[in-house]
Amino acid sequence: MTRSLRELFRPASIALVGATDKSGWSLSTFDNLRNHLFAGKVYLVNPRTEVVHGEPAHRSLSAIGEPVDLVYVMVPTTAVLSVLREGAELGIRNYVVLTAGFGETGPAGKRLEDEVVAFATEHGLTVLGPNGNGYINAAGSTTPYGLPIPAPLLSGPVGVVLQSGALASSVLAFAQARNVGLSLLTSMGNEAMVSVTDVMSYLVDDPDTSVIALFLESVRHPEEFARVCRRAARAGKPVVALKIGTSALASNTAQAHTGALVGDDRVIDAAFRRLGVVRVHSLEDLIITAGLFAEVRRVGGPRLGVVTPSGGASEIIADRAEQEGLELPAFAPETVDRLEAIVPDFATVQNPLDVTGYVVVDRTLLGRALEVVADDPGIDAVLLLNDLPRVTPADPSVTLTVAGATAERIRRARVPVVVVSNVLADITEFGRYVQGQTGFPYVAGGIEHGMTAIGNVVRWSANVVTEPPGSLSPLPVAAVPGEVWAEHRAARFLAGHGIPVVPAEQAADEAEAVAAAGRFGYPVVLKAAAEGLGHKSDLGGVRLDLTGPDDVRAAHREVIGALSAHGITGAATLVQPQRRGGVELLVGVVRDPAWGLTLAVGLGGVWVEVLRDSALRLLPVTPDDVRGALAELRGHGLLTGARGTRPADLRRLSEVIASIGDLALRLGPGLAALEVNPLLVNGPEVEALDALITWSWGHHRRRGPSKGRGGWWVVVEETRGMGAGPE
Ligand SMILES: CC(=O)SCCNC(=O)CCNC(=O)[C@H](O)C(C)(C)COP(=O)(O)OP(=O)(O)OC[C@H]1O[C@@H](n2cnc3c(N)ncnc32)[C@H](O)[C@@H]1OP(=O)(O)O
Repeated sequence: MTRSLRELFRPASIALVGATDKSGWSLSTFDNLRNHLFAGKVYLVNPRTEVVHGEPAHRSLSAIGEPVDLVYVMVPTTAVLSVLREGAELGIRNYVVLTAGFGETGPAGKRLEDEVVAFATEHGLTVLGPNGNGYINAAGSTTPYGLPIPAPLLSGPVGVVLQSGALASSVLAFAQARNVGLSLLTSMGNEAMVSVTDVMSYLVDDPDTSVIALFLESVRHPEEFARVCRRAARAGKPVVALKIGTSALASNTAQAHTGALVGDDRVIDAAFRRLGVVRVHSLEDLIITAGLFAEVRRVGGPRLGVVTPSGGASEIIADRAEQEGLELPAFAPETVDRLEAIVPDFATVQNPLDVTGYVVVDRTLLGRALEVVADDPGIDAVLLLNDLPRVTPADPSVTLTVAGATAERIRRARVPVVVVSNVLADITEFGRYVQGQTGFPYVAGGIEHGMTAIGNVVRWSANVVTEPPGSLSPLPVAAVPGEVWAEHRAARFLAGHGIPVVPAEQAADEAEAVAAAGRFGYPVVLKAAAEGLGHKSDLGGVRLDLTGPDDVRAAHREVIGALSAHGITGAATLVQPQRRGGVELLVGVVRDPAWGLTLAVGLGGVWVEVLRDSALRLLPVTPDDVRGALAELRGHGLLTGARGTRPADLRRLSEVIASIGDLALRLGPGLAALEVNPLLVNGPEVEALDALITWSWGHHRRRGPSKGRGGWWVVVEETRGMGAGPE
């Protein structure tokens, strides 16, 4: 596909079919090609008019009589296929279809779209759209794009792919306002043939592109998306994405609590993190972060030296730095000495540095301070708060000299220098001129978005995108589709596969329960043990703090009674020693329909139920991944000894959680959810106190079904693809 896209995006001649003076689409596309200096030939095609947009028009593609590389299609929906037919006969391979009315409108439109795709595939054509604006190849001055493109069209290293037409123009306008140059901007339309991942793949190989910016409504092909993101990471090209929209998680996970924690949107976060995709939450951040990546690409660490002309701004920066996980270390003594020699007496030398309003008198002050701070051995990057001029002075020479000197200092600096403006305001004509004349670098817009962008660059720089791991050996399990393995079965299963589980004995009657309690020693816990019983405590199926045989007998009686009141007969109980102290965690694995098995960890009880304090990772996970997830929890302090808790052995805990994840992966595609709730951690001890496994409705029959008691039994036996889901 990349080869065909190279042709699609670099035509030497373009025909606008359906060109008409009556349509704004037609006029804009024509104007764009003319105003933004498309070097090739442009042909206008209209069967009924001889002159369109003041130029001679051709009756048909055939009537052009010269080679055409790309057709921009603006005819009514039902005429699109006929344009492709005529083009194919003439050997024209590339099409951008602006026309709407296809798959986005319903089944009839989808049938038309399928016909277009089938024809194009059969004849080796490449079709972008339908229902998309087209594209802007700024580097190649090629702009078959149906909405107005205001001047100047800035070419640069940011490649933009959008699942939106109208927002394409917003992104374009915003990039212009911030002087961010684009290599290619593509409005994907229905992605009937060319998909977002195809264009991303093209951009990974495109020498004009060093950053990829995405606006996504959905990730339509997770496997391909994962592959291309890994390729981008290997090529050192950051992918920045604004992803909107959410959808419900598969309902078959409803039995487990974890389902409520794992919203689709949070899985996207986890997937993007795994793939090194920088997620942003506004169009502004999309462009500002992509613009910064284009300028500095990588930063060696989180330690910032900050140079500003403002005390207030310094404080805002310090607050935002903390939120972004950035550090503002104290300057080295030598840096302090050098700074004291240049700042006015009334300035305080510290990081963040406020050189004061004296910059109005000494316009070189900020640049000289920047030079000193950049030499400090304890920092990884400098943040320079410096606006481009907003007012055109009568004599611009001083401004140009100062900006030129600062730009030179930035180029020579030992560490990357990120320039951030005070406010998010459009760059003025004069500001643009200053940048053009002096090579003054990109200026991230406003402290708020600028700090987000720096945080994004630092996090991306530190993130290592690993290759998909090899598959784990599958674990054949006989399970009934839709079945729920309640604690007595799930916990035994986990224990059998190396997960530490609290000891338990099943008791058929009161005497057995008392005997088991005697063996464990008091106090004990007694719980209901019945097939398929998911939420035992909701049915009164859990009794804690049983301190003697009488308690145990009564508890057994009550639990069995509570179950039979709910129509559950023939149940037994489970007796366990009661654990004291420690911190309870929830560890759950659920299957996301797009991204595969996803692990959620959270602190138990109120933390997870009320505060929804949990962190997600796609499986598989390493113990280090788990440690990172645990560190994200707001209640993380409880694991490290806050409020008198015993510090948890985080290494052991992370290993146990990672092995729960591995076990889930080995269970193959029949697994819907696996939940350990709680997993108790008490210093070095880690123990599952309860477990639940849910099996999905068997779409995944591997060995053919055999009829078992109570339903179809499925031998869940997967031989490959047990790795990370969509790899
Ligand atoms: C911003 C975003 O959302 S992304 C963009 C998504 N796309 C859109 O929103 C576009 C929505 N509109 C459409 O899809 C419309 O079908 C359009 C704009 C493509 C065409 O508009 P319509 O009003 O349906 O078409 P209309 O009948 O005017 O035909 C357009 C011209 O094509 C000409 N035409 C028709 N058939 C053919 C043909 N086979 N070959 C060449 N020209 C043709 C017509 O003669 C007409 O020109 P004329 O009015 O000067 O005679």
